[in-house]
Amino acid sequence: MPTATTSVSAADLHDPTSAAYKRARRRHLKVTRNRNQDAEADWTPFRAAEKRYKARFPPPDLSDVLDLATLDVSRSEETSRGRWRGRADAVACREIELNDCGDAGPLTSRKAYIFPDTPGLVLLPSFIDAEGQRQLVRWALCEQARHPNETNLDTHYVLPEVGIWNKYLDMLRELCEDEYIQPRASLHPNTSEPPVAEPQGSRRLISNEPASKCNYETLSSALKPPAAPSSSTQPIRVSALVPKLRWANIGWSYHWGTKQYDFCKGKGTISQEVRSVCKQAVRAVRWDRVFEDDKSSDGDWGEDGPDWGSWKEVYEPDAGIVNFYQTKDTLMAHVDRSEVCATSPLVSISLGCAAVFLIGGLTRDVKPTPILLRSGDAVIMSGPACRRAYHGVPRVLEGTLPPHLESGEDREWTVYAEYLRNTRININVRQVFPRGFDPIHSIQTEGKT
Ligand SMILES: O=C(O)CCC(=O)C(=O)O
Ligand SMILES: [Fe+2]
Repeated sequence: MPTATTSVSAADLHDPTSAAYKRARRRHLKVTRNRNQDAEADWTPFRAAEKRYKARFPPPDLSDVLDLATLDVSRSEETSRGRWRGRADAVACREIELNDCGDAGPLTSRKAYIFPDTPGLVLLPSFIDAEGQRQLVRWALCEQARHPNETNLDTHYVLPEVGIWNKYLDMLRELCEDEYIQPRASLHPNTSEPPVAEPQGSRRLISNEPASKCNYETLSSALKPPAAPSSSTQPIRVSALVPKLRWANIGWSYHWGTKQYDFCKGKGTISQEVRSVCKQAVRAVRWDRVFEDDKSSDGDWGEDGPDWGSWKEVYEPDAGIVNFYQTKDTLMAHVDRSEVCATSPLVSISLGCAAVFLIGGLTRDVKPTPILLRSGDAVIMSGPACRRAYHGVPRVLEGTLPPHLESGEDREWTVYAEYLRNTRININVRQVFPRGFDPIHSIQTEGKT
């Protein structure tokens, strides 16, 4: 779930003679005058990397960031625009062939890359072709960021059932006005106290207990109160609310307050299109090659030992998050540990603007690998060394929207292109339970015995 930071000028900070550069330098010197050097010395390697790529001034040098798109001549227009470019040799990684799955689909690249420092991490550059990217963007905004799926906006606003994006499209088609969306707190005008007090100050970081087959029943029966709407939220026009969209839940419902799934809400669906893209990615990977040098012990894989041999058949995505990042947003280092399947693939698809993605190890003390993710790239996190590794997105890179998303065949794409100019979308899909496992039935049955 990306969090927003304050807005800074988007002007070009790479040119030391520009007014924007000089202004940013002055601001930087003022802000850092009293910086506590001792505190910086205490940063973990992950925190230090986050700070480095987040820095607005001086803009970070990306020459140590892996950027495999620079190897692909068909992407040269994309990689040569703007100032942000990494290097194809920045990080130790190895190319492996993909399986020939024989299914026509979005598979445009025949390459995958694996990382000796992070066994189980697989990068599939350009996995989704241009049309597939456009379809996924439409899918994310029109079909996912709407009722019954929960979005970050639902806590504070009374949203139209069609979702904020479809309402925005209606407004552009002049089917309705640029209406005011009312704050949710206005539904309870006589209640001075919100139902559940919101934490004061900055958002609390909740360290959740890793889910497993043994504790999921306790975790799922723990109270999951709805977040309280802010009483200071003001009415806002539809057009102004669109850029405030940050996430939408898909599949099993995720409760952000406890960072656990709320199984009692029942199983939401994940659309067939996205399931098939993710399954295709998992089926395309030669898992025997990915884990051939894996040094982890069988026990690290859980009680049944390594199960990658069956992923081609049994991998079944059942939960996920669609993240919407504006170019000033970041996603802090975290581990996705709410899923009972602790080693099954997590498939993550990047769309729109590019970003720096960091992936480290099981603690923040492991220096993370920086990877530049561009539109159409897919990442798979799997296995005991990677699936629960710390990772985050310290930087979304402005001016990196690829040409094929700037314009489309149809005029209707223009509104998407305009939105994407400052946006990155990430579709992050997980498998919570082993295939065939029905948690609701299982909880009820166990409760009776
Ligand atoms: O945006 C990304 O690439 C990663 C998102 C992520 O880690 C998450 O949603 O848990
Ligand atoms: Fe994550």
